[in-house]
Amino acid sequence: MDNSVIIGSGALPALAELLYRPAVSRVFVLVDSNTARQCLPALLPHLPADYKLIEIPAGEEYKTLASCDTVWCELTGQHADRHAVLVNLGGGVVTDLGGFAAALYKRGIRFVQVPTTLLAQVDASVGGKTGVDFQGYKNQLGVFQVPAGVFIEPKFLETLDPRQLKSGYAEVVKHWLIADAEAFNTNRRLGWLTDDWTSIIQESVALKQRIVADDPLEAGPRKLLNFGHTVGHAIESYLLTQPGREALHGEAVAAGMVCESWLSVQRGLLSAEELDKIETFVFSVFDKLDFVTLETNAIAEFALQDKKNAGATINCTLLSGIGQGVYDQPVTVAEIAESLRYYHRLQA
Ligand SMILES: NC(=O)c1ccc[n+]([C@@H]2O[C@H](COP(=O)([O-])OP(=O)(O)OC[C@H]3O[C@@H](n4cnc5c(N)ncnc54)[C@H](O)[C@@H]3O)[C@@H](O)[C@H]2O)c1
Ligand SMILES: O=C(O)C(=O)C[C@@H](O)[C@H](O)[C@H](O)COP(=O)(O)O
Ligand SMILES: [Zn+2]
Repeated sequence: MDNSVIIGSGALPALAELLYRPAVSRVFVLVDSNTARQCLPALLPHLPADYKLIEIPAGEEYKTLASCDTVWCELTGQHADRHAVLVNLGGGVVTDLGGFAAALYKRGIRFVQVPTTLLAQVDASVGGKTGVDFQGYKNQLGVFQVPAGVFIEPKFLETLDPRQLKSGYAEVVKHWLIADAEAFNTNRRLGWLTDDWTSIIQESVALKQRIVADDPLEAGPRKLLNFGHTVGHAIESYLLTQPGREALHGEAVAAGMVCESWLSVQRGLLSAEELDKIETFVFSVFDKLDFVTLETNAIAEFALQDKKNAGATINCTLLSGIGQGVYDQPVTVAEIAESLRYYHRLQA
């Protein structure tokens, strides 16, 4: 098997070709409660008749070890051997969790990603980061493990809620901000809705693959892909503790990109004019997130668990221009809280 990414109408037939190889003993398909209904029917013609389904509940709150337990119990109960393949059919929760569960089962069985949200198609399914949340911290447990293949069928997006589509678009904007000024400038003029998601997916995947190829284990330049996430994960984690106020991953990253762009201006890395362009575009797509000034210190504290930190130093990825990320920029909890207060004061 190779670890290629196939995008378009050939993706599911190519997956079938892989699954029917003699080296594959059994096929397991991981879905969540939504992808079981909305996406599995399109996959069925490409699966061997004796595949086994494993289902977890939908949503970030189920990206846990308890859901991995469900996967491991099923694999064990069905006597899955090391030649089994796990097909992860879903958004980033399913692809992250399924990759992690597969990597640990009997020290590792092969898995393939069949991403069904825009976010998972442009970002989560590519690059080999897998994991689950733990004690309220995002992706606190995880491994780098490359899938045996990534099969992207953009038609899956037809049933996706527009709020989820926007969430995925945040990661596309992130890719432009760290590495493609021209695409950022073109698309901010065109607006976010398009009838050609395939091209957006192809370009985003190619950009991410280039960065990951240079630094698969995130020792250096891969940290660029974490732009917006030091603050974004802090917001997402905090709001997950507030029932009814949860933000989607991309929504939190969009807010995080505004905060981290503001921090970039404070460092003298980015101009006020560039910050204005970023804010204008972000708020043309995303509503402002709901938190108040009183909560900003508690939110900022979550950054103390960020994976890019070194000891007590919080290392953030900032921008030295539109299309140009810079990693390992130390920031403090107080500065993050200040950036959240800046965000809160903005008129969306
Ligand atoms: N590994 C990485 O590099 C990476 C990158 C970015 C994000 N992530 C992770 O990805 C997760 C977010 O992923 P997400 O935004 O895909 O969320 P998600 O997996 O929760 O999916 C969003 C919702 O859409 C539903 N859904 C999925 N596909 C559908 C379809 N085609 N039609 C209708 N409904 C569908 C899901 O059931 C869910 O309710 C976060 O946990 C984030 O940390 C990982
Ligand atoms: O692939 C990467 O590298 C990324 O950072 C992509 C991010 O969009 C993604 O949210 C990732 O899961 C964040 O990783 P983490 O190491 O901050 O948990
Ligand atoms: Zn992300």
